[in-house]
Amino acid sequence: MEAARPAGTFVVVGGGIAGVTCAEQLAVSFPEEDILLVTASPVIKAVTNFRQVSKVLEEFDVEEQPGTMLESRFPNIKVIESGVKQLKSEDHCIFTEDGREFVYKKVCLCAGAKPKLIYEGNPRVLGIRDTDSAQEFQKELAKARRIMIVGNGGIALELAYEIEGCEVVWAIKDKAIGNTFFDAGAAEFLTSKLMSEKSEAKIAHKRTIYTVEEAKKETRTKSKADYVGSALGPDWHGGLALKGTEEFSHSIHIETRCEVKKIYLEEEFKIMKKKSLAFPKDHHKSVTADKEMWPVYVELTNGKIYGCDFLVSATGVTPNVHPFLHRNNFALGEDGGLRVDDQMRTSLPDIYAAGDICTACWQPSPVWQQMRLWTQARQMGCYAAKCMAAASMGHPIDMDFSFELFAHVTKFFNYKVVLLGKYNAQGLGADHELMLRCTRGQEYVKVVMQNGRMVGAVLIGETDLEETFENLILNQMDLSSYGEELLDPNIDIEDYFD
Ligand SMILES: Cc1cc2nc3c(=O)[nH]c(=O)nc-3n(C[C@H](O)[C@H](O)[C@H](O)COP(=O)(O)OP(=O)(O)OC[C@H]3O[C@@H](n4cnc5c(N)ncnc54)[C@H](O)[C@@H]3O)c2cc1C
Ligand SMILES: NC(=O)C1=CN([C@@H]2O[C@H](COP(=O)(O)OP(=O)(O)OC[C@H]3O[C@@H](n4cnc5c(N)ncnc54)[C@H](O)[C@@H]3O)[C@@H](O)[C@H]2O)C=CC1
Repeated sequence: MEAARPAGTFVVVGGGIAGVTCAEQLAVSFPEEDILLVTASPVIKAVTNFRQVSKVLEEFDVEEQPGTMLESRFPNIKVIESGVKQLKSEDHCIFTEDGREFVYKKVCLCAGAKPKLIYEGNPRVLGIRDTDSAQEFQKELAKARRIMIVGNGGIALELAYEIEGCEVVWAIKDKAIGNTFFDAGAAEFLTSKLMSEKSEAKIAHKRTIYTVEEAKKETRTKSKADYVGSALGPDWHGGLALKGTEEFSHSIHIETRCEVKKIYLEEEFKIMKKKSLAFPKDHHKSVTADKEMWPVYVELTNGKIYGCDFLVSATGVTPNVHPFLHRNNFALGEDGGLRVDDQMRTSLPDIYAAGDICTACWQPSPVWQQMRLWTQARQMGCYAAKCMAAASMGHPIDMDFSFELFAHVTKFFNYKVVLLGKYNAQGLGADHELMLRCTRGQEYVKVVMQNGRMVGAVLIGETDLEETFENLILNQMDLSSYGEELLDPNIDIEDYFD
């Protein structure tokens, strides 16, 4: 006899980009059914002004909105504002913090990720993930004269460029800045911008719009404070003045190839009688001992110690799987995310996952890789909903085209940055060639070639090359005969490949 189909609704957990996109797509696929979006945060993230820039590159704005706005756009979506505290996969149900139980026929887990902080719990170590943590950071920065940034990815890059009026010691494990996005060449291009004083007034580029009044946020109860809100995204700092106490615009010192060895609070440090270093204002002068006292001291593995007001740990994220693991034997990826297959299914029946919480475990296209990014959260959320719908109707669907080619457009140091395919030759071993074109202060173009074919590119500045390069990577045309002409600025490459 056929097992009875579980009753219940479609449930999506998490009000970030992945969850909201998933719920929206389900609402469109099943206009007659109720879709439940259960989220711990008092606001949801909505994608607005979506622009398909090219075949796979996309840009959009993000608005933080109350759940009621989503409900009014999609009358069959119901937003439940409460964290999920338990998932009973065998019974097809979830339990929320406010004591309710919801039975699902299919659920998509989109609970995002949490910052992976070094020295978590130390009051002088801050992380940035959601609006609350960004505001806390801003508040502390407004009182600070010197901070230390640890980490070398997206957040660190943005902070290093945006912070003013405060000395910044930036400690990185690598030899060059921005290792998750750039190679040493691109890093050198950007470092020159970082080190030159930011002379022109900063161009306003606020894209994240926060529409929820402060009052609403203050109504958050204490129990909810344990949950993280949705992750910030493009231009999250646009609405925040990232300024310390001093009047200078930019003052940064980079310590390369080192990690944090130990952190001491002021009292502890005084007893130890160790020496800390003054901020190296002039790189040619020898370093001197610091005469000031600081709330926290950071000892680096290169032996140097700097005092500062606080430390920002911008050291990556861990998928937020914890609330769902109790008695559920999920298969987890190496990075701790819920493993999902090419239909966005986890290892447990009727449970899907999308966005930062999941680890893509399908055989990827040779020029795609997972990165925990806004764009991928949207693409995965949308595709997961389509997979849930297809499975309900009894047939699988083909992998979405957006997973054919990794494509990310963002902004670093006020330059447009486009990353395509294996932009850092990830996983290619020695079997690849790089071609470069660079005009200092203007543009940096790098392409990664393998067997005469383009497999990746980094485009910094207004290069206008993204669409052509995207096509060349997708169609894998043999470009051996073009040689260096491929990057010749005097040749209009678009006409060339028309
Ligand atoms: C400072 C910062 C800047 C960034 N900048 C960019 C950028 O410029 N470009 C880019 O592409 N990406 C950027 N990212 C990354 C991007 O924001 C994330 O990859 C993306 O938002 C992840 O979306 P998500 O929906 O998977 O998770 P999240 O946005 O983290 O959403 C998770 C949701 O789940 C909810 N939740 C958590 N636990 C529970 C629970 N137990 N029960 C119910 N709900 C729960 C949360 O409240 C939240 O609503 C940035 C990230 C940060 C932190
Ligand atoms: N413009 C964009 O596209 C942006 C994207 N993001 C995304 O937001 C998320 C969070 O950002 P980040 O925290 O910057 O993560 P990240 O993954 O981009 O970078 C983490 C960095 O920390 C370093 N690191 C890890 N452990 C360390 C340790 N113990 N000591 C010193 N360094 C250590 C890593 O080498 C890496 O450089 C990421 O998914 C990132 O891609 C964030 C900001 C901007």
